[in-house]
Amino acid sequence: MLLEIKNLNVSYKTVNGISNVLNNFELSMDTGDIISIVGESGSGKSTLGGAITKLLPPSAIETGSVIVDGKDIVPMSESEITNMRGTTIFMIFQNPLNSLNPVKTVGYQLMEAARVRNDRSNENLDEEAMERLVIDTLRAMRLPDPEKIMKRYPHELSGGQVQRIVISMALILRPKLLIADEPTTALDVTIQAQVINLLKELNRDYKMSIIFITHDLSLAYSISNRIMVMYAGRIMELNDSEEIIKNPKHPYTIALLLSVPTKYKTETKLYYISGSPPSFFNLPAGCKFNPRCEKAFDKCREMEPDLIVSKGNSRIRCWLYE
Ligand SMILES: Nc1ncnc2c1ncn2[C@@H]1O[C@H](COP(=O)(O)OP(=O)(O)OP(=O)(O)O)[C@@H](O)[C@H]1O
Repeated sequence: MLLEIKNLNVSYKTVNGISNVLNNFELSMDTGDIISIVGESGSGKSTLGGAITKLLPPSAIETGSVIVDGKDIVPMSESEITNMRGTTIFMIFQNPLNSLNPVKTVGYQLMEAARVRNDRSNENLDEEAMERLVIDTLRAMRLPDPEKIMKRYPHELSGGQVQRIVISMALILRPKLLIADEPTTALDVTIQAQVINLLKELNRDYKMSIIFITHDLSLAYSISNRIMVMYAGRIMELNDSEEIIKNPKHPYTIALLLSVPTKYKTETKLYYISGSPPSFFNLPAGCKFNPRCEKAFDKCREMEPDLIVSKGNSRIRCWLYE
């Protein structure tokens, strides 16, 4: 088991009070798994990513355990977690500039990553071999003129270029667990496809496990072997990707799938889920999706269902399946 999250609670202390985003959250992941986390904005996807990388903002209050590669990172000090960053866990943020140092050149930072990988893996590459590795990686990311790009500072590059630099850093570090939060949103579709293929190759060749956070169910389907659908900080459905797409069970998953534009729907209006996700300060009683659910009945408004384990890898939180 590479990742085991047990009884995790994450709240934010704000001027309006405390909002409890993750509540007794549980998840486990084997080495080599690729799990996508999908859900609307504000469902807690980034909070979960932050908890797994110990990069939550200072206003967050966290209890429970997040065991990564056999070690619980929740009680760890900054220096302990620093030893795990890079080669055990690495996060690609929505805003790629957060991952880079603004006062160091891109080349300096990528060479640092290559050195960290080299030291921790005893690969014994010399400086020249490491530089070749960096340049080859930038080229694989289709960044023109890698030698010139290495001399630049992050602010001298476009958003899409910076994102590809951060993804290159992940490719060089080859962490055991990569958390990628909307990593391809700023990229055009052909480069997006290339990035997805490179991540899949790393998964295949080095058994790198990936948690892929996205709004895009088609993208989730193309990269991951499992998909987790999140709503109001809860797992609503978790299953093999194939099953989620071809045989969705939770009304929220079904609604998300109906909202995906496809070539078959050009004639008709695109479906959208009416209403909006609830505020964590004012969660509805019962199932958190019930006010927007077309299938809701009395019980759904009164009691929250547990996440139940049904056949195989399937987990679902819905009274229709109790
Ligand atoms: N630093 C913070 N302080 C207070 N509340 C926060 C903070 N970060 C996130 N939240 C709240 O936590 C909830 C979940 O946010 P989170 O960013 O985890 O969701 P998300 O699913 O990743 O959304 P998006 O897709 O928009 O990134 C939201 O209600 C958000 O307002």
